[in-house]
Amino acid sequence: MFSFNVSPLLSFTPSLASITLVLFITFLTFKCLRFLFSSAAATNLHLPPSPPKLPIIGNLHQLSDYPHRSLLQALSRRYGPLMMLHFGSTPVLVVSSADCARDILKTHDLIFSDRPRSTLSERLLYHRKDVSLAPYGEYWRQMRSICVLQLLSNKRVHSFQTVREEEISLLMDKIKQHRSVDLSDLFASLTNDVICRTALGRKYSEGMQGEKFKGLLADMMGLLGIFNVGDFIPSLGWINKLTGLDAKVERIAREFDQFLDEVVEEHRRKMEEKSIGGGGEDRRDFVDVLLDIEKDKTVGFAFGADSIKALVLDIFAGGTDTTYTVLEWAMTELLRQPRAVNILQTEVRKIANGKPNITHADLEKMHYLRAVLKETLRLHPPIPLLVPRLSTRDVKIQGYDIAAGTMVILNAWTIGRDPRTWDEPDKFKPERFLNSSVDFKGQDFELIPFGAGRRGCPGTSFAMATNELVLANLVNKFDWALPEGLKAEDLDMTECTGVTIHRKVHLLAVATPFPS
Ligand code: HEM
Repeated sequence: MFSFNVSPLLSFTPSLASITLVLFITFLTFKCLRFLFSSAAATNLHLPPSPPKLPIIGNLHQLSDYPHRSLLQALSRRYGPLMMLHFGSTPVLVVSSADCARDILKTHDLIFSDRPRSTLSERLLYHRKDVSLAPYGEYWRQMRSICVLQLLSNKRVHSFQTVREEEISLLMDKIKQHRSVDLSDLFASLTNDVICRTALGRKYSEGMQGEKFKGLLADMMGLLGIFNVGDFIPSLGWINKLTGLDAKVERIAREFDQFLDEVVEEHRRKMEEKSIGGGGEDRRDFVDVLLDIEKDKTVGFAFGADSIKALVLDIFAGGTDTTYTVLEWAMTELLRQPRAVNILQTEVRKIANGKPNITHADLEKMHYLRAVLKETLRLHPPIPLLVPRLSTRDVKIQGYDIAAGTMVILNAWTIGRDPRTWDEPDKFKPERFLNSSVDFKGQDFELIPFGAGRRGCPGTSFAMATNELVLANLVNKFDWALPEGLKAEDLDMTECTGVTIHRKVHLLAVATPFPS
């Protein structure tokens, strides 16, 4: 049996060795106490449930190509609506219920208004000189207010009504001509042309220049969607050099910069020719507005050429793919459900009453149309995991301790399909929104395709003005069917991978003009 003999300690006489021993014991005791107290503090923390993680990579091995669907939904079913993962050593809070989303985006919105860093995106977006990646602070506040008040205000959105109508009219002509159409392609070109005309003053879709611009934009969107392991495990940052990704990012950033320099120069020249502004307030494009702000010496922050170019890139990155994705999924769902198309067509055709063009005032009365778009955004939020946030302070959420520096992912896809909120959540049923006040404007946390709070999407009205008008015109002017031989139940519903989740396979359909 073990026994501890204290007698030598009692007959203790000081010597160098014994002093060293005492110091050593004191040091050990101090270390032990520190360990005990720190573990006590750690165990006192009430952390959200987490799946087991691996050394160095954390939970990264559990992320698949469709994290919103397979993994985060499956894991959050098991671990709950607030779940803590680790990407490398970065703590990542995954939010999968409307209640928890409200806590993050409303109750504690200020604490979660920062964005995590992303080296690839930062290189593409002028080192956080844009709005969407800018760290929370004075620069972001000023840039955001330019976005909200000057570029994307209701008044400005309304001022581009003619642009939308002209582009939609061209789309209708193309459909009439071909009948058998690739809707995915047509929607992508339309949203691109609308944004080009509103932001840059003209289209960049034709000829060599058009091809180059489309290619650049597609490359940039692809790069923004890449999950960069080096951001979470810095020791693996070298992989991007090896695979050529770093070089590609440099090239695309440089080429886009040259393109935007030319656009800005062209605008400066035109402004000088017209001697300041000209053309009337309502016809100014975004670059005109931004150049005026640059000239205004009273602007109280550093707003230069890079800020202008970064903001324009944000508008393209945030506004093109997202907008056309909604149209693509709306038509996909409608083609699978003739009953829903009939109701929509009856509403739209009754209100249009034989007029060739649907107006803004007509749209206000189209309740089923709005319900179809809400239902599409619920089932197919274009950016299912929204744009990540970052906590700036320690905070308690639903009784759990969340530390400063935690990345936050809100799974709008899972929230939109929560059976506690919705009846038959996986079914496309626009009717659910007919007698409901639930909207996507950031007040109802069960439907948050545009996020919410301080960093919620400032382009919601801009996007939906295009989407409503396109969809109303499509069903007013044509009857729709799937290509010969393709049954509704066989329509491929596979999603693509990346940030914006559109269809993997283009949507093909056959249009018959109405009245025929
Ligand atoms: C259906 C179309 C769109 C969807 C689904 C969408 C979705 C989103 C989401 C989820 C966010 C992050 C919100 C958050 O963190 O709470 C966001 C931010 C943003 N969106 Fe959109 N968006 C769309 C259209 C647009 C358009 C048309 C524009 C501009 C013309 C735009 C510009 C921006 C900008 C600048 C931000 C960053 C805001 C900030 O960080 O302060 N978006 N969008």
